[in-house]
Amino acid sequence: MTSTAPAGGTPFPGPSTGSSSGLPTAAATAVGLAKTYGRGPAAVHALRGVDVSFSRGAFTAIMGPSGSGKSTLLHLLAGLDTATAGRVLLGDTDLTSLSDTQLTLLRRQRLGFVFQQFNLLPVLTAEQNITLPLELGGTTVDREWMGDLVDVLGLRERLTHRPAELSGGQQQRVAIARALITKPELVLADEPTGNLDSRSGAEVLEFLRRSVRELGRTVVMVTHDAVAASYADRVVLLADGALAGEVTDPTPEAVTSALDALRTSLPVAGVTTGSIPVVRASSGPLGGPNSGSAGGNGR
Ligand SMILES: Nc1ncnc2c1ncn2[C@@H]1O[C@H](COP(=O)(O)OP(=O)(O)OP(=O)(O)O)[C@@H](O)[C@H]1O
Repeated sequence: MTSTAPAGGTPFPGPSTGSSSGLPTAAATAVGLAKTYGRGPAAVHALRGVDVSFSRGAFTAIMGPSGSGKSTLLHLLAGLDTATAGRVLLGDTDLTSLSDTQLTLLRRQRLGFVFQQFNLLPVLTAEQNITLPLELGGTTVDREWMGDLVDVLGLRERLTHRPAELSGGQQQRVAIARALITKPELVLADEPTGNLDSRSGAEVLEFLRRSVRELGRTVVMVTHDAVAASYADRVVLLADGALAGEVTDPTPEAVTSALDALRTSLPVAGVTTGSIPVVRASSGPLGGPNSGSAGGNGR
């Protein structure tokens, strides 16, 4: 067991108490964020100065063509890679100012991760997998929170099962519970439905959305799937390492047409800010999760 206290006993600067809730409104912020891989003629500019913030208590999807910088942005938000320029803030904490040890502890204490591969430990039961981050942090299980998670995620009957005895969708729900068990300020999800059939994928997306609406979490998810993105409150679009627009209250149709416009460099319906097309999606009768249909749709 390790202690939850950061190395050297110095606590992380926590979020500021400037707002009425005692927390900054942005769960995470990128400021002029740039990442270049390699040097000279071989340099790849994966991010070219991105300014974006992710509101606390919201579900945001990041979309864009292949190679547009989505994973790079997610990794920098997670403190898993270092920026070439710019800053990443988790609440008010500047990740770019932290040591590797501090980053490791920050990830354990303040972030949750959900991956395409569920990354569960096969020898542990579902319950042991869920509580593993607490074991690693030397923290006791908040049984009430555990119960809430297990109920919301429909896992109560599955807690003694090992991953091999669970369906893909159930395994991903265990992974979501594991990501949420520490009550992280921010949950980062990288293609969480990429390995699931459409029904299990819809369930997982619905749970991610409920974790935001009912459990007060903040989720940022990278996805290639317009229907998956339509479960979010907002879609941030990247193209060629730069912010290329956003869709609020997204429907699958609005997301698809925004992506099509990006790929063909056509102007997008909506308001244009500089070179960035900003699309305001209708929450009208388009049938996506954000148009008010219950329980999510197929993918
Ligand atoms: N470790 C690396 N070394 C060199 N180039 C990299 C590295 N990681 C990413 N890149 C390049 O940076 C650019 C952005 O990559 P990134 O993986 O962030 O894009 P993405 O939008 O997530 O792509 P995809 O949708 O295909 O997963 C790409 O051109 C990619 O080839």
